[in-house]
Amino acid sequence: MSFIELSNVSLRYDNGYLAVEGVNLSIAQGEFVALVGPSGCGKSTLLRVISGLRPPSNGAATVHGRVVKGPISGIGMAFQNPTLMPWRTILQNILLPLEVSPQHKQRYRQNPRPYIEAARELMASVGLAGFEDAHVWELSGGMQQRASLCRALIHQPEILMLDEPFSALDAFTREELWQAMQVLYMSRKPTVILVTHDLREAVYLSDTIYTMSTRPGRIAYSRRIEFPRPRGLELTYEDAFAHIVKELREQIGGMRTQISGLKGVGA
Ligand SMILES: Nc1ncnc2c1ncn2[C@@H]1O[C@H](COP(=O)(O)OP(=O)(O)OP(=O)(O)O)[C@@H](O)[C@H]1O
Repeated sequence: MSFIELSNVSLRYDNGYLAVEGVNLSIAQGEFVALVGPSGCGKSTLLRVISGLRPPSNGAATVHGRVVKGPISGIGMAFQNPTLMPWRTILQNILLPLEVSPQHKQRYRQNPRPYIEAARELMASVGLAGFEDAHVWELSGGMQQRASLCRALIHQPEILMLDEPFSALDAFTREELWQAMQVLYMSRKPTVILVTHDLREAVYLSDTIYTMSTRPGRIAYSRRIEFPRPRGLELTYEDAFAHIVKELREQIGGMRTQISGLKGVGA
């Protein structure tokens, strides 16, 4: 039984550009899915359709059996830029979604203590214990992104959308963040949709990877990843892991060749 379903979804932006066409996707509750593909193939567009920020021009998105007709609640999001507020402490930043979440804001206002406890626990689970009262400028980029993941999860969303959250980090920090993400995922089991250009990241973190082709964006290929969790970083040096990364790279490379071939004949 799928939790998130896209049925024949197409989206044409107001300027007439057909960003995605005929997308069918079925995501189970608690599944960790990655969307990969060339720049501009419509990955972020699909996140907007699922979250209800953009209605599809054709087809429908369904979440929990209900057709998405506008912005839906129960979503946590993290982006490339952590966007923490500099005048708030890290703990206050992480608690921020509770001030606006329709399900939580009243309870939070009346009795913030359990929420503060939950935030502290989240912080500890990603190695941020002791930084509750610190400010953004006192944290490295990797620590800020850890805080941004905690903020995305504080209201216990069923769906976590990650739009290239690790892409601005150096390689070592990025791998540390993969591990932090895995810890958060295993303890809470949200349904995760990760948009990334990093195929190793997709293979390390996901249950299923979808590659997309461009102009217009379509799902071109899907790949199940069966490595048991917890996955250690040493997995990324194993042949089985490298084979999957190569397979995905070839898929995407094949699409790029087709696109440049089309350009060559003036299409
Ligand atoms: N608001 C908009 N109006 C018009 N065109 C848009 C709009 N947003 C995105 N597009 C176009 O739709 C296509 C898909 O964009 P989208 O951001 O979904 O791609 P993406 O795969 O997430 O790209 P990237 O990997 O570069 O972030 C792109 O060609 C983009 O220029």
